[in-house]
Amino acid sequence: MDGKSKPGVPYDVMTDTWVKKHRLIYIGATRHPFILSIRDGTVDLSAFKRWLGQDYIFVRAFVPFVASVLIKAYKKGDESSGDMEVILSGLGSLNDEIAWFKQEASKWGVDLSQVAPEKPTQDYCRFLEELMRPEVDYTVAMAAFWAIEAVYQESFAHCLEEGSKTPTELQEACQRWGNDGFGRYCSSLRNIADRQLEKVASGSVPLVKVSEDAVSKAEVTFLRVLEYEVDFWNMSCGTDGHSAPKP
Ligand SMILES: Cc1ncc(CNC=O)c(N)n1
Repeated sequence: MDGKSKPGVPYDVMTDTWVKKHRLIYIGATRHPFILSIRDGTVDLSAFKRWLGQDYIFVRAFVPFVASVLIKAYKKGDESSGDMEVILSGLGSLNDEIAWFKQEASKWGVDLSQVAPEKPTQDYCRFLEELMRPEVDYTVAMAAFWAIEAVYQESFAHCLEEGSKTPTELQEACQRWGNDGFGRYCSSLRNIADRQLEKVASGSVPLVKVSEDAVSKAEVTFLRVLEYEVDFWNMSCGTDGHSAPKP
């Protein structure tokens, strides 16, 4: 993107550009066979339970990541942006989410204390740890944060759309990430990420210096999130090659 636009013609923000440019992998992450199987009601419940246990491990690692983004927002020192409030609300919902996972696990007879992280979970959690480092730019961390939340929001909202046959007992899980409030929260994260990215793309004099380097790093990070999400869904389906061999 060159940052220029014709008068009256709306131009894409950076995250739109990325989603269009990397459309195939984006669809791969947000319309994965696992999600489609929930949506058409053919989901294998053992796959759902595996997802539940692994996602609980992921979410626990996601909390300190979000806390690290909060620290970066604070250090940026721009109180009027409202970024901290948005991120803090995210931490608040993660608190509810962890309680929900525990409750859901007991409902399905999954003993969370016995769940060991599988390779895709370990790799994704390690990626989060890398992003927590203080040297990682706020712009890069925000892009990752938005992408991680957006994949779940788009995936689970798809399971609640008109015509979907999501089993009743899975609708609550889909509501967690597919509800409108979560959609608005994802838009806020996206706006923060785009505003950060715009500081370079528009060529405006940046108040907070964001290097060109941070913009390309952010795009690479966005892509890596999509890859980790696809691996995570594959693992849940048992299509990652580590599951029991097919008869
Ligand atoms: C693997 C993965 N990606 C994104 C989310 C959504 N964020 C927090 O809940 C999640 N729970 N798990």
